Amino acid sequence: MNAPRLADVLGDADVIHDRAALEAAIDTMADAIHDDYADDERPPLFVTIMHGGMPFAAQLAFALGERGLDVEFDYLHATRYRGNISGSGLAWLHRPATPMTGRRVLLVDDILDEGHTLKAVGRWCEDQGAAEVRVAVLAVKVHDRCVDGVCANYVGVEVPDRYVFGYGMDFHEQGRNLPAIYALAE
Ligand SMILES: O=P(O)(O)OC[C@H]1O[C@H](OP(=O)(O)OP(=O)(O)O)[C@H](O)[C@@H]1O
Ligand code: HPA
Repeated sequence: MNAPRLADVLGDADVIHDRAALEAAIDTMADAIHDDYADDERPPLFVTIMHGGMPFAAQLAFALGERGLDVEFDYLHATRYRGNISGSGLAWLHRPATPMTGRRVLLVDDILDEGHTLKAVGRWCEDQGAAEVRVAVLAVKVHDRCVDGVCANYVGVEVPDRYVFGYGMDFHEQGRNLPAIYALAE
């Protein structure tokens, strides 16, 4: 079966946060992250969660660099939506190669929705010996279905309890490079 087409839903979708709002939110996050890590001897291990986290992570990394905070890059790919608009079991497609023992790890992702992804990934980092795991997400979805105890240390914006896409997030693997966050029409 062919996947639904972005072009067929984009016209009826709502812009929830435009590019300027997201850039401002990322700058605010960068201020807070800079302040929390600036005195460390070693840069944090900045782990981008692919694919959705990529555009946000790139922009956040530049904002941190601009503020004088160096970060060490790695990435992982864990997916539980796999191009669909509802989640299932988490599949690991790539794990970070950098040793985490004793490191402060900053996980960077596009969205905290039900929290299953960040719970599993955070636990894995702790099992690898990370001294601390913090989470930066561009968006948090507002509902009461989030896994207990999962939260982000740094949050850009809130989004409503609707399927959202753009700014890294996909609609059936389309639309990740839209420079705004949209919500599907209900
Ligand atoms: O809080 P949760 O309900 O677990 O959902 C959040 C996760 O879902 C999305 O990833 P997805 O599985 O779509 O993979 P992708 O980034 O490759 O699209 C998103 O990038 C988060 O990692
Ligand atoms: O609403 C969403 N949109 C895109 N990806 C997601 N992953 C979890 N929730 C979402």
